[in-house]
Amino acid sequence: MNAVNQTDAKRGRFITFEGIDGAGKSTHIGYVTALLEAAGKTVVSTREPGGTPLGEKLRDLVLHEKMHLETEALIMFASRREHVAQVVEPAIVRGDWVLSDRFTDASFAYQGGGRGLDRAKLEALEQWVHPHLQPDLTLLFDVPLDVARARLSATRTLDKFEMEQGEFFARVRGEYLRRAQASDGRIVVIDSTQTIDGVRAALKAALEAFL
Ligand SMILES: Nc1ncnc2c1ncn2[C@@H]1O[C@H](COP(=O)(O)OP(=O)(O)O)[C@@H](O)[C@H]1O
Ligand SMILES: Cc1cn([C@H]2C[C@H](O)[C@@H](COP(=O)(O)OP(=O)(O)O)O2)c(=O)[nH]c1=O
Repeated sequence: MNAVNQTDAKRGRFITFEGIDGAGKSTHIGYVTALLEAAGKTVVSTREPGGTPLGEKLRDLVLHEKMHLETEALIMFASRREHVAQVVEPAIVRGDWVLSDRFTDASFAYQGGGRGLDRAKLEALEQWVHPHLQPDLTLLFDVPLDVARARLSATRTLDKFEMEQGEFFARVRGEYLRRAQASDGRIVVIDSTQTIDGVRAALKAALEAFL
């Protein structure tokens, strides 16, 4: 059972994209949206942190201001609370398919793996903010750090996270992969070192198995 405890086939689905900065997530949002629409789904494309007017204000703060790592985690979940209440759950109830560029796996990967915040605290926030909602499918775009770094072109002004050093992203990537291993198939690892067409073929296969 998910989110809104609907069992009928009309319930929408919740799909999330994850991966370290520069993995190639944003590049494929449009492609996956088109695949889902071709399959007759109404897609709500969104992102975290953000996804609501308040969430976008919190996004600007948390991506650019220095702060205590617990403050950072709390702001991510505050933005998420608004996002789940205003966007994600209403869409699923309507029967729409939500495609979110990041969700709670990113909190475990970045605040937990990257910053070292106690996993139990993140689990407590997860249970408080969305006890009955988990993505139905998470597509984890996986690349080695040097590939991601090379892709974060100079033209893109780096945010607070993107300015972190390699060790940080090694921990973030490691936590993503650990969660994928433990996810019982909910998190599907996509080798994003392939060409864009190669990644699209992998995405199509993952979605066809899911649809
Ligand atoms: N498979 C790929 N091969 C080569 N370049 C890629 C690939 N996927 C994405 N890119 C490029 O890498 C950069 C970062 O991609 P982006 O989708 O913004 O990453 P993310 O959203 O994961 O941070 C972009 O310039 C994009 O064009
Ligand atoms: C959702 C979420 C994101 N983040 C981080 C990951 C990213 O570095 C950043 C969001 O930026 P990102 O998703 O990469 O957007 P853009 O493609 O515009 O850079 O926030 C967390 O640390 N914790 C979270 O819970």
